[in-house]
Amino acid sequence: MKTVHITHCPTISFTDAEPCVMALGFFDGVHHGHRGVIHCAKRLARKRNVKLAVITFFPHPKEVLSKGREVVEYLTPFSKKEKLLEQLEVDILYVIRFDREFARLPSKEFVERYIIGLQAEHVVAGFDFTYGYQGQGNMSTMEVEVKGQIPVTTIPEIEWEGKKVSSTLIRELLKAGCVSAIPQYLGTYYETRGTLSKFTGDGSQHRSVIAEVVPDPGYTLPVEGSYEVEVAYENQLIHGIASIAKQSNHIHKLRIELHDFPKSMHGETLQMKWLKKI
Ligand SMILES: Cc1cc2nc3c(=O)[nH]c(=O)nc-3n(C[C@H](O)[C@H](O)[C@H](O)COP(=O)(O)O)c2cc1C
Ligand SMILES: Nc1ncnc2c1ncn2[C@@H]1O[C@H](COP(=O)(O)OP(=O)(O)OP(=O)(O)O)[C@@H](O)[C@H]1O
Repeated sequence: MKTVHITHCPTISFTDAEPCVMALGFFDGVHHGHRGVIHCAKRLARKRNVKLAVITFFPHPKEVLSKGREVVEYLTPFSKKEKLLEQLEVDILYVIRFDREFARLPSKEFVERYIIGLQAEHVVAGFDFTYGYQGQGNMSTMEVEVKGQIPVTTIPEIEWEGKKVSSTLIRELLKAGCVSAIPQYLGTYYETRGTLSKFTGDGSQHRSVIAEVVPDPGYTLPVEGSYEVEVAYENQLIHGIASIAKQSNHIHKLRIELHDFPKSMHGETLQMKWLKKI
């Protein structure tokens, strides 16, 4: 997958874009709803024998438009979103820097400069995708603004047990500690990364050690409490009990008691899957 970072300017144009089917959206978490959009775009791209492209934005519009007053609790940092989209066989990821100047771009101009300008031959987004100044563009205006030049496919609402699958819902489940319900929406257990800061115990007596971990930024930890986790560390999968304690507003202390563990830890990075609240 090729990632192309774009900063908007009033005269922007693209001379070396490749014909593509384009999927649109922020895609935090890359959940089942997002996958529905991207799978549809992929099928259309393969049929036409053109690239599968995604247009996304960074940072989140809410973060920029609230001038930092609203903190967006991302499910995935950008680097993880990039990996997940690559696994879905996206060929080109266009990342438009969401700044205040870009936010003022009228919807019609977004379609002309970016969708048509980046050579989309077909555009796909979900039923609630919005774009353009004040989010005034939607999938009905898109039909008009592409002026019949490009077919538009709108993915109907993908839901689970009567609820729209959404990044917001997954954030709410994390806030409520309901991590075991997340796979129904996300497709997998919620996963975060962190760096080992301290390691105690040699694993000899009870074969368990305590790892203190600094969570990587760009993820959202579940609410304070104790959780069953599966930790991936240097090609091993280890079960453990993680406890999260809040230190200050956005700083959390994360300790993991790991069972069946080697006598020492050398690597720095851990990945943990959040299985169940205890
Ligand atoms: C050109 C452009 C301008 C936008 N301007 C605004 C804006 O003024 N206010 C706003 O709340 N969102 C604005 N947005 C954000 C969209 O409403 C929407 O959040 C974004 O396109 C991501 O769509 P999604 O949340 O459906 O994935 C803009 C988006 C685009 C592409
Ligand atoms: N459940 C869903 N069914 C169909 N399309 C969806 C669904 N969820 C998101 N999409 C589409 O996927 C793209 C990315 O959406 P977006 O990033 O806004 O997801 P979201 O889960 O709705 O986010 P948030 O909850 O933060 O508003 C958009 O085109 C959107 O319309």
